[in-house]
Amino acid sequence: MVGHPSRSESGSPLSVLPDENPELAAEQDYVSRLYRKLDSERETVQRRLTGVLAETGGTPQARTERDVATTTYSDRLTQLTSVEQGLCFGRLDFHDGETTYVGRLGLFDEEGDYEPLLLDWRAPAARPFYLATAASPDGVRRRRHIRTLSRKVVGLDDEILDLSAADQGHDLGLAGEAALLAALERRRTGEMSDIVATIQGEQDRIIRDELSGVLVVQGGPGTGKTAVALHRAAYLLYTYRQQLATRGVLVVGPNSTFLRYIGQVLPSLGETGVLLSTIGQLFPGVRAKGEDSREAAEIKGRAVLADVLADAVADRQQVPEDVLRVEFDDDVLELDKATCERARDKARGTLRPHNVARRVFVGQLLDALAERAAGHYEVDLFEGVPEIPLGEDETPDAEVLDARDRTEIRAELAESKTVLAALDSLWPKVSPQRLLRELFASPERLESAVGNRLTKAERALLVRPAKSRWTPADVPLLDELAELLGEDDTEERAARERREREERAYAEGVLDILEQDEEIIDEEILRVSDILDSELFAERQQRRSELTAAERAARDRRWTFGHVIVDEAQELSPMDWRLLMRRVPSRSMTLVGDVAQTGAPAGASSWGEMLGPYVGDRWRLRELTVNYRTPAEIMALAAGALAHVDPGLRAPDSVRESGVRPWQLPAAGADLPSIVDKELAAADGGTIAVLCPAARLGGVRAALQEDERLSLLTVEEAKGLEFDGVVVLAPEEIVAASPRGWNDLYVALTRATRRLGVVYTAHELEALVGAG
Ligand SMILES: Nc1ncnc2c1ncn2[C@@H]1O[C@H](COP(=O)(O)OP(=O)(O)OP(=O)(O)O)[C@@H](O)[C@H]1O
Repeated sequence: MVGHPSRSESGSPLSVLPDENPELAAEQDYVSRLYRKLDSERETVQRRLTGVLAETGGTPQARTERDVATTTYSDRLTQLTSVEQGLCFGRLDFHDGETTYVGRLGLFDEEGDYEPLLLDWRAPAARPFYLATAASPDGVRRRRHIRTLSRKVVGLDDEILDLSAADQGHDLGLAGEAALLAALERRRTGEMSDIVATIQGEQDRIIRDELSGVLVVQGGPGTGKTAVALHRAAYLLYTYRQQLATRGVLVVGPNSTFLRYIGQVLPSLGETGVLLSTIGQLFPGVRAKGEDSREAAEIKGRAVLADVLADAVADRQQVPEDVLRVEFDDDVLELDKATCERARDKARGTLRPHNVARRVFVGQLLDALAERAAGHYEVDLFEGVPEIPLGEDETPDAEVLDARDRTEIRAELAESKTVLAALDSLWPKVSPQRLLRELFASPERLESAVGNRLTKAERALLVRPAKSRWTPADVPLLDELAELLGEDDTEERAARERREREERAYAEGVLDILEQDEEIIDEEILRVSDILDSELFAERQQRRSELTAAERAARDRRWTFGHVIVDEAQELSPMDWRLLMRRVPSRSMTLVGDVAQTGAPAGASSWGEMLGPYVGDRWRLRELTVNYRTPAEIMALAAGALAHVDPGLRAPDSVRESGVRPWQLPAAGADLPSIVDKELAAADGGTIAVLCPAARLGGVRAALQEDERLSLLTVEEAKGLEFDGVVVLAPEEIVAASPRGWNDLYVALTRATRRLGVVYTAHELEALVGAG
């Protein structure tokens, strides 16, 4: 741990003006050159984009090329704009005299020999900036952090990578210590910042780990898991652009507050093609705004729910108790139970999803009904006709109705509303939403589907009125059902293909007419088909929308991603995992989390247990060990809660001390508004959070005035977030409120970057930890 920068030659602080400091002035010159280069690239790209947008006409190929160019230029322009702040943040001087500047993106000297003016931090050549140490300098003589404010260089922090200059007492292996500490001590704004200038060695190795397979990153609070996950997304998109651009990258976070908190990091790194989502947002068309009780959420997350749902679907595939009677054409047709069972077996035997297999079931029964109807017609035809002796070549069973008659009868049956209603009563077409709504609204249906997989009391917790709002825990169930039910899109597909054929034919017709028109075939003007061919015309009719991979993915349940990153991965339930695994069949995933911070009742307490069902032991573990957020004084207190989660676990080492001891007060007599006022003042423009048990949130909200720097949250809501100062209310109740109460308290105590206060109802934390 470090209290002050020790190895760095933090020689050029903010107050020194460039003209008073030649080093600073020299860097200012270089940085200004980079910004000029950035400006000129922006102008060039903008000009090209404007040019492409103004173009019209051409062959389909030219049009496609234009589309590609438009996307490429727009993306590049976004990127060039987003790197404005902190464009260049580092410089490496090598022993061989070479110098390299490192920044947010690569810039090259096109007039010279295409020399790199600035290296993208993700390029392999930039790695020593993060990894070189005095013990292993990798040819680096000096690492320099360049601090800028807008386009102005305001400070330099140098490290000489020389063993004799190294601080022997230094034990955390930090790179760019002064810059790191400056970054860590800045006031929090409520939005996460990127850490691109100060990524540490153990983080860098994770960020640049290979793309394929499942990478699990375990790390205590504040070890930079979220930061690493986001920088990894940016790195992967840079390094594997071809592979990932079309399928996109998905980043899953625990709730929308968290997604808002991290939302700016990737854009600041020039990456916009990433979909940020919670699990509850991954079923297009459903907004999960409702809330489950803790117990109900836990039950819905259990893996056995997959079997329950499969049975709930099977329950929708009925046969009559005795006979099925169907009215048709002033007649009643009957099908016996055995016929229906055979049809059901055949349909189930296809192993297709319910709505797709329904076609087979319905087809079978229509055949059987057509048979019956034909039989009736034949009887009717012969009614009252005197029996005639059979001829030699006639058999008594010869059918009077031929195949065409029978096909017609079948077609009529298939059109009959009463017939379809009767078949629907046995095997209805059903959507995931309808099935789940009806399942939870009916204790009988639930009992049948659940069997003995849940206790009676657990089953009762799932029952709710049909009009209830969807909850996040419903979403994986809907997704599971969507798989089990499938979509019979045969007709839709056929209709679409028909429409496309017709549109093409229509377009060809239009072109023919236009081309025959003497005036239009004027040599002086373009022929219509030069501008518009039938396919292009038809395509325009369809108004094919130009969405990014992330946008298309957000609308398509069956979209599969090139890579999926999950933050707070320990919180996911088995049903959540089932949903997620469907979104990434390649299993190219990064999962970051901390099993000691699991708060969700269906969450994990071991990575192996959690991942086993999906990838067996084919996953690799990396660990983060240094806490960049929480000062040592606070971690000492939090360690007591961690010991209750698991005595075998060790809290990460804090990178710094704050010099401020956490305070504790009894609730009796504590005046929350004045405590908050004091903390806001102490945060000096920074952020404050009051974290309390869910049951107290209403009261706390009523007692305190709104302030944009103040957040009032439950521990669950505060997961993954951080604040300059934190006040934890009623730790005893947080512990008692859930089976994972100690995990929750550990999370609450580790949210602060500077100050922690505890308002307890009975015991000071040390006593609570001791008594617990
Ligand atoms: N190398 C770094 N340079 C500067 N800041 C860093 C670095 N690593 C982490 N941080 C900062 O430390 C804080 C904690 O990081 P982050 O939120 O990613 O941790 P976490 O492991 O996800 O924490 P938790 O599990 O408690 O949610 C953030 O403010 C982050 O910006």
